[in-house]
Amino acid sequence: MQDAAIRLRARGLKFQSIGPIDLEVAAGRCLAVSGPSGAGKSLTLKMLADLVPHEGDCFVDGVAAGSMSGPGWRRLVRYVSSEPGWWAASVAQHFADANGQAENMRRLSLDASLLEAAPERLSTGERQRMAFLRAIEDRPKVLLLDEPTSALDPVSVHALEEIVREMMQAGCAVVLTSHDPEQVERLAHTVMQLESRR
Ligand SMILES: Nc1ncnc2c1ncn2[C@@H]1O[C@H](COP(=O)(O)OP(=O)(O)OP(=O)(O)O)[C@@H](O)[C@H]1O
Repeated sequence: MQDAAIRLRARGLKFQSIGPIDLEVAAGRCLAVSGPSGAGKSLTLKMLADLVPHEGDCFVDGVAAGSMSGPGWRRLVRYVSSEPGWWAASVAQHFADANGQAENMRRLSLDASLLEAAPERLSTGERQRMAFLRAIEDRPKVLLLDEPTSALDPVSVHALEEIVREMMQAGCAVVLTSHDPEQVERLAHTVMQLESRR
C-alpha cells in the first residue's frame, strides 16, 4: 500500500491497560476492531476521536490530531456511538440541513415527521439511524462506527451498510466495531483483534 493512500494512522494509542495500539486505514477501506466484551473496542474508537485522554498520536492524511482543536479533529474523524447523545429540543435541530436528509431517511425507512419530534420520542433504532445520518452529514474523512446497527432490523441494517459502502467509495476510511461476524465479513477489509483483558 502506498503511504499516500493512508487516510487514518495511529501510533502507540494507550488508555490505562488498553494498548499500545498501532493501526492504519486507507481511504475507502474498513478496519474492524474485534474482541470480547470489555476488550477495549469502544475505547479504541474513542481514543481515535480524541474523546478520552490517551497516549499516542493520530493522523488524518498525515496531519496530526495535536495540530488542531478537539472539535476540529472530530469534524474529520467522526465517532458514532451506539448510544448517541442529543442536546436540542427537536431532531431537526441536530442537522445543518434537516431538509437535505429526506433521501437518506427514506432509504433508512425513517418517516420524515421524525425530524420535528423530540429525540426522546424516537425508538432506539430510529435514534440510531438518525445519529448515523447526523454523523455523515458533513462528510467526515473517517467514520468510527461503534455497533452501528445494534438496534436495527435486517432491512435497515442492509440499507445503512449500503450508505457506509458509498461513503467508502467516496474515500471515507471506516473503523467498525460489531458483534455481528457477518457484518464484519460484509464491510471490513481487515480485522484487528483485541485480546480479553481478564
Ligand atoms: N472512560 C473510561 N474510564 C475507565 N475505564 C473505562 C472507560 N470506558 C470504559 N472503560 C472500561 O474499559 C474496558 C473496555 O471498555 P470498552 O467500552 O472499550 O469495551 P468494548 O470492547 O467496547 O466492550 P463491549 O463489546 O461490551 O461494548 C471496560 O472494562 C470498561 O469498563
